[in-house]
This record gives sequence, structure tokens and C-alpha cells, in this order.
Amino acid sequence: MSTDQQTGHATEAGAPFDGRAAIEALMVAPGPPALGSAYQAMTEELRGFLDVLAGAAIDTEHAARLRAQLAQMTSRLRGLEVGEPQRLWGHWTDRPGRGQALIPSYDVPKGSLEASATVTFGRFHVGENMAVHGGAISMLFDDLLGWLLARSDLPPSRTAFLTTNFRAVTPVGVELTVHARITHVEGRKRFLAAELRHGDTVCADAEGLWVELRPGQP
Ligand SMILES: CCCCCCCC(=O)SCCNC(=O)CCNC(=O)[C@H](O)C(C)(C)COP(=O)(O)OP(=O)(O)OC[C@H]1O[C@@H](n2cnc3c(N)ncnc32)[C@H](O)[C@@H]1OP(=O)(O)O
Repeated sequence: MSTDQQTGHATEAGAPFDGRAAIEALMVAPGPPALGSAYQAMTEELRGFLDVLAGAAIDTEHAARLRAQLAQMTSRLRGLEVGEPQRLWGHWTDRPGRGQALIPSYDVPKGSLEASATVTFGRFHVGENMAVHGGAISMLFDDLLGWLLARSDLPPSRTAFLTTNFRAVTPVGVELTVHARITHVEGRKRFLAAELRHGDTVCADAEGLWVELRPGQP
């Protein structure tokens, strides 16, 4: 790893830190299908683990044993760390969930100005009292709207602002519907909106601005 002289961001030796190139690279799977299937299954297992852990009342011995097992897995992975362009996490863009566990899995079709998807939050994403954490909802909106744009025919862009309104408690463990759309485009600016529903109840909605990246912009 080295450091980009202008931005101070970490870069792979020889690889420019270019936001447009990074988003364009998302359109190609980072490895063969067999690895993609295994990686997707692994991240789904991880989601399940985090949800069960978040809801489990474990004792001191169990916590110590889990810590030791996790430490062992972490040290095995250390030698396999790669630079950002080679990262597998979240880059399986041909698969629902994209091989990450930051936000719940969803799938939207390619090349459309609007999309609907279903999504279920687990207990890992609880804020308090079995309501989904507001930050997790904003993160879902940012990801979904960014992904809708990334898969449109428009040049790559990045979130400039995102405003979320929390209209009703978002329940955990039930299927929700999320709808996202590109409302209008003004030069480099793309305005987007999204809505998260549980049945007929609007749990949250959001609007945001994405700005097209100039060539070379991080
Ligand atoms: C792909 C899979 C899904 C993953 C989703 C993940 C999404 C993310 O996490 S993105 C990360 C979060 N976002 C960021 O880190 C962005 C950080 N900010 C930036 O990089 C820059 O500020 C950026 C690119 C947004 C805009 O900068 P820049 O290109 O210099 O824009 P600039 O030329 O100043 O402004 C362009 C226009 O946008 C407007 N604008 C820019 N920022 C804002 C803002 N925050 N609010 C309102 N208007 C804004 C300007 O006023 C200007 O408007 P006009 O053309 O009418 O005068």
C-alpha cells in the first residue's frame, strides 16, 4: 500500500485512486462463480451469526470461548488481506446482498430509473425495543439509491446529501418493501428518493443528491 500524494488516501501501488473507475469496476464479479457462491453462503452465515449473537444472553464462559474462536479466525485472515481493488467483500455485484453483511440483502434489476425490493432486518440491526436502528435505515437508503444509480446508464456519482424521515417504527424480522427512484437529473446532479414500507405503513422515506464524479476525482 502507498499513499496518494493529492488525496492522502491509501492506494494500491500502481493503481490510481479514481472514484469513477472504482464504481465501474463494480460491474465485474471479483472472482469465479464457485468462489462467488461460497462467499455469498459465508456472508449469509455471518448475517445469521450476528443476528443470533445480538439476541443471545450468553454467559461469561461462552463469551470468552467465542472471543478465542474469533481471534483465531482473525489471525488466519490477516495474511490474506489485499488492497481495495482486489477486495471481495461487497463486490459480488452479480448476487443479491453482494457478499457483505453491513446491510440486509436486497436485489434490484439493472438499467432502471426506479426499483422495488424486499428486505428483512435482523436483530443485529436493532436500535432499541425491537425497532430497526435509524442509522441502519439511512444506510440501506444510501446503499440502495447508490446501487440504483451505479446500475443505471448514468456516469458514476457519489452521495452529496441524504435526508431520512422516520415516519413509524420499523419492525425487525418481517419482510419490508423498499422503493427507490431517480426523480430528476440536472447536469452532474442526480436527485433520488426512496420509501420503506411495512405493508401499508410508511416506516421511513428519504431524498438525496448524488453528484457525478469528474475523471480522477476520489
Ligand atoms: C455502489 C454500491 C452502493 C454503495 C453506496 C455507498 C454510498 C456511499 O457510501 S458514498 C460515500 C458518502 N459520500 C461521500 O463520501 C461524498 C463526499 N463528498 C464528495 O466526494 C464531494 O463533495 C461530491 C463528489 C459529493 C461533490 O463534490 P464536487 O464534485 O466537487 O461537486 P461541486 O462541483 O462542488 O458541486 C456540484 C453541484 O452539486 C451541488 N452540491 C454538492 N454537494 C452538495 C450538498 N451537500 N448539498 C447540496 N448541493 C450540493 C453544488 O452546489 C453544485 O451545484 P450547481 O452545479 O448547481 O452549482
